[in-house]
Amino acid sequence: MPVTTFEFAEKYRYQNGFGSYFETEAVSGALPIGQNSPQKPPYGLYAEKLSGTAFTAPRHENQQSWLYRILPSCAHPPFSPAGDGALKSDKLVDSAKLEYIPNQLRWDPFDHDEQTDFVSGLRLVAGAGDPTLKQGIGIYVYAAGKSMDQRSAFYSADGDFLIVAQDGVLDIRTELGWLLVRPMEICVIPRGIRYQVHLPSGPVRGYALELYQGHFTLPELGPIGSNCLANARDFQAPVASFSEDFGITASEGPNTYTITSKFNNSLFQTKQAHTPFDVVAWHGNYYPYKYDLGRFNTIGSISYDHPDPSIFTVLSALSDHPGTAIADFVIFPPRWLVAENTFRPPWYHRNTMSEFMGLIAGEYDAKKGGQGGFMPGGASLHNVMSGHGPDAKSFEGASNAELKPALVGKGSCAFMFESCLMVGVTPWGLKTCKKVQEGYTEESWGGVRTHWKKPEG
Ligand SMILES: O=C(O)Cc1cc(O)ccc1O
Ligand SMILES: [Fe+2]
Repeated sequence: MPVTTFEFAEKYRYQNGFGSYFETEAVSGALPIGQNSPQKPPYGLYAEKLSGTAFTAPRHENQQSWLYRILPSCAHPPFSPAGDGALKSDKLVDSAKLEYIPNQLRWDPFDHDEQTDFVSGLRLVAGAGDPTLKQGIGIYVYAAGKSMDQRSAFYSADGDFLIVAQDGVLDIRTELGWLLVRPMEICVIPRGIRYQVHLPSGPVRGYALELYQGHFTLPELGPIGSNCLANARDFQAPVASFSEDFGITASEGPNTYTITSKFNNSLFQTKQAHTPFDVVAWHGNYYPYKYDLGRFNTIGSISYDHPDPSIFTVLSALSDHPGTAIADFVIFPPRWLVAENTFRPPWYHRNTMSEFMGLIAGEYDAKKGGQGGFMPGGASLHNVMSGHGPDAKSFEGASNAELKPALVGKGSCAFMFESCLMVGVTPWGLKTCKKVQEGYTEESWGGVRTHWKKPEG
């Protein structure tokens, strides 16, 4: 059977809401009414449940979706370790190979790679914990020049992927439908969901955070009230969209579809005869979604002093300890600075949390940009208790600036993956990528001048 995708009818339509319970059908009548698992679901579809939390997780945490598909996803030959064409050794590594170092690190922009697709172009830069224990995070950069094969799909059994598009457009086909993700947009693909990444506008580069435990939530707003920061209605989930390519049985026909599984930071593959993108309808609250960072409603000081960057949290992955996140995704979008009689940029600080930063576009107000500085597509890591803050030039500029209202970061956006975990760097991140800036600390803070004036007498 030919592959027929409901391309234009269903591609760029979304359902809006964060943590919502959605239902969508690409063919009218495909969703069973009043029950999840009828003896015979409509149109001969199979009912398949996808659980994102334990069955018994409390209601407010419980995440699951019911998929109604042409063939169940279990119908495939066994997986075997993926060959050299896919990610190997130095690209994905187990936690034993991570190096934990207190030095502040900064990377030049990571290279584009025209030869890879999204999966073979993923590089683990840093991480913490262990996917087998469902504890920790992985921090990636990706670079790709090719769309994934039309007959391939990838999923991670290790965790949810938060993808930050920095350069180029990702057109992502997921089992649950399509998501178009452009620079200044992000998406989250939850654990287990199969997807395929197309590059409609050429090469891409960006960042990703994999969350081995739990799921992302919206931060509490406390006294801010019931709106602001990222508003729930601005998160967008796909509508159902499917292809038809199958035999009379699941194994009839040539095994032309490759499924790649990321499982304990190793890749496994199988080939099956039927398309994995055959979900005709789904309902539930476990789904991929996208968010346009331009919709973030930024809050800041309108009197004095620089608030903590938690006011810029888009999404948070909570630990069991209230207020202490396994990972916060924080952005520094364009905003007005109006605080008076104060030092406006970030203060010098040491943090019990680790701070991995990337730059989507423009310049970050606390660091020089340009060659050798903090540049779009580059990154920095200020680990647990590693001191950092504005570089010497930014400090001198800000402490002598006229304090009139100023728009900072026009056309720019930095972001931070902030984690309560100590983050280790992979051999690829430290050496193979060849992007670590040797002179980072000396250049930034070696020239910080002494202004101390001892009072006389
Ligand atoms: O270190 C950084 O540049 C990130 C950061 C920004 C800020 O405004 C306050 C604290 C902080 O860690
Ligand atoms: Fe910081």
